[in-house]
Amino acid sequence: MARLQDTPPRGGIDIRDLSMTYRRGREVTQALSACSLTIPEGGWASLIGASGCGKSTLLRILADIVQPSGGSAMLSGMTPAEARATRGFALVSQQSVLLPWRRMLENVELGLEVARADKAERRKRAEEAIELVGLRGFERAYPHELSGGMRQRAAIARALTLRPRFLLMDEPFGALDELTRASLNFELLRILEETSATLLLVTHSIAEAIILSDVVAVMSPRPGRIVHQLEIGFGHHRTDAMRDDPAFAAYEAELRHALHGDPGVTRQPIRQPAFA
Ligand SMILES: Nc1ncnc2c1ncn2[C@@H]1O[C@H](COP(=O)(O)OP(=O)(O)OP(=O)(O)O)[C@@H](O)[C@H]1O
Repeated sequence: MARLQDTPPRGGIDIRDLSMTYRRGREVTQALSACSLTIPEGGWASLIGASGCGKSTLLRILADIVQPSGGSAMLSGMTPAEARATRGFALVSQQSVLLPWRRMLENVELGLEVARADKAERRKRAEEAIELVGLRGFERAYPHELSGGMRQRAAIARALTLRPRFLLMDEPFGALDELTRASLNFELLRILEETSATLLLVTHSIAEAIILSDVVAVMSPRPGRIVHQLEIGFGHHRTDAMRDDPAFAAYEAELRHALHGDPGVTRQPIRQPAFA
């Protein structure tokens, strides 16, 4: 099982001493300070933390949307700009937009269209990705004819057409109801296993973080840095039954305490999950 390590293999995400200060006029906001995190290639990590602690900022730096004020963020030994140029990552967020005037299939093809892939390749990869997210049969539907969960799956399919080695997800299921969210969690796990992508997920849900991660990283309030990391020992073949495992409740408790900044939250003795 992939785990966080002090020195990751070259293929992973390597964030060192990252800092980020936003300036707007005379207003200065320090969003990140001395933030470090490593995720090995193929690993699954989640980031949790109070609202405004800098989680999205961290993802936006990795996705080359904003430049950090200091420190470094590398993906497979590449800077975010280099990784963007080689289409090494894809970003999916709660606000991922489907163009209302394009059918689902055409929306899924959009990422490759922007990347100027040829038409046959675009269609082939889009159809593969649509199959992977379970949307076959809805290719000709317009976004308003799809449910919220289906639209989000289409956004994930669009990201997958780029065959990213890194999937950066910012609250991708935040707007969905509990049942849809749970089923998409398990679909995402299946997709991750099939594609071997490395996942960095921002979520407000402790349970979702546990279900989808090898490691859950807890950020301090702003300026955000990683103050706690918890390894989740469920292996990579997960089922809904993990929620009933006593280890799940122990993980939840530890993360809740870490989020509340309880002093002395260190690794508590957690019994190995029954089906790790
Ligand atoms: N473009 C920007 N300009 C100025 N300040 C910003 C900008 N983007 C974010 N911030 C500020 O940086 C801080 C961190 O924001 P960020 O969105 O990274 O937090 P977050 O942990 O993702 O929050 P949430 O969980 O509420 O989505 C916040 O105080 C926010 O107001």
